[in-house]
Amino acid sequence: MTDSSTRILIIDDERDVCTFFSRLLSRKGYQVVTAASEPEALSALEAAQFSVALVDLKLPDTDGITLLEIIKSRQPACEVIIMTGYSTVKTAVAAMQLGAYEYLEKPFDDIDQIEQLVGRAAGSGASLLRGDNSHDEWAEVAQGVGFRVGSSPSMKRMVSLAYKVAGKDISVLIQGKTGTGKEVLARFIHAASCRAGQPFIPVNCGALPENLLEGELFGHEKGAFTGANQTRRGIFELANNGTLLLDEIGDATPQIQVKLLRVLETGEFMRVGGERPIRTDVRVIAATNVDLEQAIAEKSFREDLFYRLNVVRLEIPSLSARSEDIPLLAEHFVHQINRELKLAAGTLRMLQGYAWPGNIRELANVMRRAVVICNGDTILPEHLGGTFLAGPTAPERGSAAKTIQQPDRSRLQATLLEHCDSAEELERLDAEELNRLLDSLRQAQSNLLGVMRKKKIVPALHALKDSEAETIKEALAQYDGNITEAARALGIARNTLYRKIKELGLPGR
Ligand SMILES: Nc1ncnc2c1ncn2[C@@H]1O[C@H](COP(=O)(O)OP(=O)(O)OP(=O)(O)O)[C@@H](O)[C@H]1O
Repeated sequence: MTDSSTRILIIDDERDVCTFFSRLLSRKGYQVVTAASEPEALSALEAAQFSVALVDLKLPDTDGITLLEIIKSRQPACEVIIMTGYSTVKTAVAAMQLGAYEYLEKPFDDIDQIEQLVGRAAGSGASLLRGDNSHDEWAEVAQGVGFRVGSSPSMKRMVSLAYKVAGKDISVLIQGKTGTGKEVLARFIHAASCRAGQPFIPVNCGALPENLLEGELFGHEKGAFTGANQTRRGIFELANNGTLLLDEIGDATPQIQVKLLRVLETGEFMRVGGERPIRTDVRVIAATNVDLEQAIAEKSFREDLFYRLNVVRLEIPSLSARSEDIPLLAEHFVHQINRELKLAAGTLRMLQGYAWPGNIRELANVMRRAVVICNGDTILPEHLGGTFLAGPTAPERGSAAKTIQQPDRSRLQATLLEHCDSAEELERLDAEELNRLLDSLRQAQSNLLGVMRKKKIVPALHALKDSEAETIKEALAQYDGNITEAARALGIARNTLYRKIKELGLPGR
């Protein structure tokens, strides 16, 4: 039985809702107080301390967000659960961003779920009252997928929200600069959801030409086009009951956008060349490093698709905006290879003073290389490498960088072709600089294709084909010919990669 001193406040103008919760929660041993309006809620808050408040989003004299603010200002330890209908889920999620514990969707048909939710909220409220907020309920799941969260408040708030919405079947849009960990966050959401035992499939919407991506997503029927010798299932079928990550969604072409919208609206799609709709139950997470609102204004992204994808928006801060997390992350990447190695204080200072244009991916690369270079038991600043030492510093330190690593993309792209034109110049760059250059070239290609799409210019096929072959060759070289790893990096299925290697006549293993 629950501690009878645990008080719950129900605020709803519908008498039936108040009666329902009073009965349900009193039976569980809670003390329940009900209020049908703002004045009644205020006097209840004057009279007693509550552990949990269940608040309707729409009331005749006020709204749930206003009540949330009132409750949190008067009783910060009281956890607020917002009650909402399907059409107002977005507002309920916004309430969670403002400090609500969770939301509960009407109609209330899962009694167990309600009891568990109130129980968890009451436990959390009691910890807050004791001043103990050291327990992060998401910590175990994060550890399970190798997701290091750190201690910066912005990141912790975001992950806490991600954990709570993971359990709801709503679309999530992840926004963040390159290498900030969008895919890791998506894996975390999948692992925290009830789909955890089912497939998680990432697909990069910018990596493949439109017709290949369409086949990849929706599959094709036998005979749909020359060479389609057998029916093939697409990712929407393979990910059934699981989660699909649409990475770089901003690069999806208008035709792909229309098809994605249709699946999200109806839960149905057709294979290429197919005549029969196929049902799928897939939770979609989309990720982007471009500003989709701007893309909508420029008419390169559909507003209706954005609306569907953006039920919850999670923004991952850039690494330089959470420099307090750099030591933990740096140690994480070092310990993945060698648990004995320590990091000198000077090294940590250097790492925290750098601007990290490539974010966590770049940090991981720098630390992995440092482990290889270091031959003692401590990683010293010199192990971070010459390029790093001359690299862009965080804004407060100023920069004297002369190598090609400013985060300023436009300047970088202006000098890009100049650098690539001279083999001599390229020879002088080290692996990290070359990788950055390659990154910028890809970005330039993506921008270029975007503009061509907008202008309805069809790129010469041989150009795409070459770049596709090059991309695949690079991925294979990067992962020593390991098909599974290379396919993962490209965001395509292993079988597709095998097929492409064959089609493009590339040397495979
Ligand atoms: N919080 C984190 N904890 C541990 N590893 C992380 C974290 N964030 C990112 N990484 C690592 O950094 C690398 C890049 O992460 P990820 O691919 O998720 O970034 P991304 O934002 O999806 O990149 P892109 O924009 O290029 O698609 C991966 O190796 C990933 O494992």
